[in-house]
Formats: sequence, C-alpha cells, structure tokens
Amino acid sequence: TINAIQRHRRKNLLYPPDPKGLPVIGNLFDIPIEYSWTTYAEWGKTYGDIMCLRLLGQVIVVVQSARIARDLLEKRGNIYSDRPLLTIYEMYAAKLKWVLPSTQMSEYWRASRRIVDRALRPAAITAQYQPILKAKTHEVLERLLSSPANFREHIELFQGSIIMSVVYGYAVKENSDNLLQEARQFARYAAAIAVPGAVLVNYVPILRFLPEWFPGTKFKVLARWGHALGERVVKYPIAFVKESMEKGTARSSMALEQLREFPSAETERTITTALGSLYAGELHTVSALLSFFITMALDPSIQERAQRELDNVTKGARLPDYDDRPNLPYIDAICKELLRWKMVTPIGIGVPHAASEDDVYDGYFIPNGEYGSSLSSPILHDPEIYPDPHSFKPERFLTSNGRLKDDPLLTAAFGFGKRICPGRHLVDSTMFILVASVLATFRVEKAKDTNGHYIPVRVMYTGTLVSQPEPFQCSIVPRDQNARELISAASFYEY
Ligand code: HEM
Repeated sequence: TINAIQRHRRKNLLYPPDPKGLPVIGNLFDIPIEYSWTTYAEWGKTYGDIMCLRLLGQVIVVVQSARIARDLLEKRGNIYSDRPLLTIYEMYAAKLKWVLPSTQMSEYWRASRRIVDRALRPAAITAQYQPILKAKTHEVLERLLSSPANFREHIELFQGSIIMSVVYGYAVKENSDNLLQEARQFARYAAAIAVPGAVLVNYVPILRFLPEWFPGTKFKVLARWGHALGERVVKYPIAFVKESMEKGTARSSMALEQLREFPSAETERTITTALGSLYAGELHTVSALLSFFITMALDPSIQERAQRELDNVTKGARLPDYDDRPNLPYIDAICKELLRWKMVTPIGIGVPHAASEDDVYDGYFIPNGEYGSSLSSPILHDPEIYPDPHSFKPERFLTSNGRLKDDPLLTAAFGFGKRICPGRHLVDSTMFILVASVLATFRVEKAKDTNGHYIPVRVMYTGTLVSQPEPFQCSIVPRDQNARELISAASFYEY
C-alpha cells in the first residue's frame, strides 16, 4: 500500500546524529541515571540541538533548543504529546496506567486533563484557593518564627498541606500525617521509575514475565509495592471527601466540586485517579521554594531591593496580599528567576514525550513511539537569551523602567504543548505569596558557626528527575518587632 511505501521511504531517511553506542544495548551505559542533563549538554556540543540515543533497539530523540521544542511539541502537538509506554505500569493488571504525567494518549488522558485543567483554572485559584494559600503562608511564617532551623520541613509541610487542602479539603497539620506521607512516597516512586534508562523492564518488556524469585527481578517487588501504594493514595482521600459530603462537613475543594458536578460512578474513578495524580507537583514546588532560601542567603542585595519594594507598598502595616501584585514586579521577577536558575526538571521537559506516528523533522526521521525529551536546561541556560545564565538575576525579567517583562520562553520550565504542566497557575500563586510574605517579615542570611563565622551556603542539587537542593543551612530571623507582631496578628486567619 501507499502507506507502506511511504514508511519504507521514510525509513531510508537518517535518524538524528547519535554518539556511537555498543551493539544491541546501544547507549544504555552512556546515559547516567543522575545529572544526565550535564552529559546531554556535552553531547549537544558535538551532535547539535537535535540528536538521538539508542537504547536496546529504541531510539530516544533529545532536543536542546526552544525553537525545535516549540516546532515539535506545540506546532506538531498532535504527534508529540504521547508518552513512552512504561512497562512497569502495565504489570499487575495494568493498575497504574492512570498516573497522569506518565499516561499514554487515550480517552482517559483527555478526560483526566479536562478534570485537572478545570480544577486548576486561574479563576478557581483566585476565587477559591488563594485564601487557602494565604492561610498556609501564615502558618509557615509562624513556624519559621518558632523553629527557623527546620525551614525545610516547614516548606514541605506548606506545599503538601496546600495540595491536600485544595484538592481534597483535607487539613494536614503535621508532616507525619499518614495520607500525606503515603502521597509523598508515591510521588517519589512515580518520579523515580520514569527516569529514562532507570528501570530495565521499561526497555526489555519481556522481563516482566520472569518470576519474582528470579535473580535481578527486584523491579517486580517494587512494582507490586508501588501499585498497592498508588491505589491507597488515590482512594483514601476521595473516601474522606465523600464521607465529609455525607456529614455535611466537606470544605471547598477540587474533589468536592467535581464529585458534585459529575456524580456518576463512571466519572468517579476518573476523578479519583486524575486528582490523585496531582500530588506529583509537591516535589517540584518544594524545590523552587528551597532555592528561594538559598538565593536570598547568597546575595543580600536582592533581598534588600525586594524589601524596599514591599515596604513601599505595605508601609510595614500589614502583610502583602495578592492585590499588591501589580506593584511588586521585583517579587514576581524573583519568582520567575527561581524557575529558571536551577530548574526543577532539567532532564526532559519533565517526563519524556513520545511520537504517536512516524515523522520527519529537518530531514531527520523520528519513528512512531520513539520521541524522547526536550531538555529545559539548555533552553533556560542559553547565554544568548539569558546572559550569565548561572547567576541569579531577577532583573533579567524587568524592563529598564522596572516593569515586568513578558518572557514566553520561561514556559520551558513547565513544558510545551498539550502536556504542559496543569499546576502552573497554582505554582504561580503559591510562590508569589510565600516569597512576598517571607521577605516582608524575615531576613534570610548565611548561618553562623559557634565562632560567629558565616557558613558558606551549600548549593548542591540532586541529580534526579525532579532536582531538589541537598541539605543546606541558612539563618532566618524576623526583620524587627513589627514583623513579629504582623505574624502573630495574621495567625487569626485559620484554614
Ligand atoms: C515549580 C513547580 C512545578 C514545575 C516546575 C512543574 C513542571 C512540570 C513539567 C516540566 C511537566 C511535564 C510537561 C511536559 O511533559 O511537557 C509537568 C507535568 C505535570 N505537572 Fe507540573 N510542575 C510543577 C508543579 C506542579 C503542581 C503543583 C502540580 C499539581 C497541582 C503539577 C501537576 C502536574 C501534572 C499532573 C503533570 C502531567 C501532565 C500531563 O502529562 O498531561 N505540577 N510539570
């Protein structure tokens, strides 16, 4: 047929350039599981902005420029919005095919995206969820006041409790909360098994049929454990919402809104799993917020400029609010630079994409099912677009007269096209209020040792799919007595 002939012709086209790998296994041992983006960047210098890697017969196309990422993921979004099949999700009765960031193009994905895009729409965030974000921010300020050294735990609790509140109306008070802990564990599991090259069975699917006692099949135990955990993580919070609805105590939440609007048993499973996938965003936002403390401790002049801007607006008489945002462009610029400087998902634009049909780009053949990743790090660290890219400079997002600049490239932090992060508007509101409120009330500095000498801030990030700062120290002290009073007064605001 014509199709077969076209296919054959296309197959005569070249694949993008690749580093020579070993026979059969290809580049399997060349791709590091950790910090792979630095290796990709090195390869990019030799092989160009579009290259490919071979992994046990599969081809992973790696794109390192915004132009090509846009061409493929936006302009040809109908082809490049699929995900590679993760065999580990297919095991044990395919129960984990629902995890939204990894799910393949299907009616389920479309229905789930409709649910989460609607739940996370900007209007709902402004009207229903910004009050929750403010209440959670006030809780963090109080915690930072009483135990500043535990800032990391406070930020984790802040973000974890935001997701549980906005998604389920479930109030989390401590990091030890069981629902929160299991959701976290599952988010880490899902992020770890999606790393390209990390789990062999994803590349050699036949291994799934080996029995669990067979040597080297730890992935089977991992898969079984992950599936059971995944089921609990989506089911229990929805059960909580339904019970609260029956008792009449349900708080405003995405789950409540969706269950009320679409009350059939058929939609309930999709609502359950689509909303259950949102916890994935916790690790990401925590990473960006921890980078905030690092950057403030590294460069006091940024903090001072931000505090002058804030004091000008609030006169120190109250905490900043969302209405102040148009008058706080430097705060917004800090938030944007936090997403660019040490991006949260430097490998792949998050999770790899896959092509749902054969395609040809720039004369190169990209086979069905085998598109790989567009990397955000070369895009957001391109020195031509962001001069001195490894320095933290919020002013790059401001015009010469101090207004916020529109930067259409920053979307690379959240992906392009149909798979773009649905949580980005929530992230935007969360980062703004936390950054503005902490700067209004605290001074973040380098910590001091027992002799009063400053301890250098440790700027080390994990090499995982979601890259987070490794443990570091900083000192967080109230700016003055007025700041302490503002925090105590605000604590009346409860959620
Ligand atoms: C700083 C914070 C965040 C960053 C940098 C971030 C980044 C990303 C990226 C790069 C992707 C992949 C896009 C692609 O494949 O092209 C993604 C997907 C996703 N994100 Fe986020 N994210 C953040 C926070 C969140 C939050 C808070 C939520 C939930 C409330 C969330 C939910 C999701 C979901 C469900 C997907 C999968 C979408 C799909 O495959 O259709 N993210 N995110």
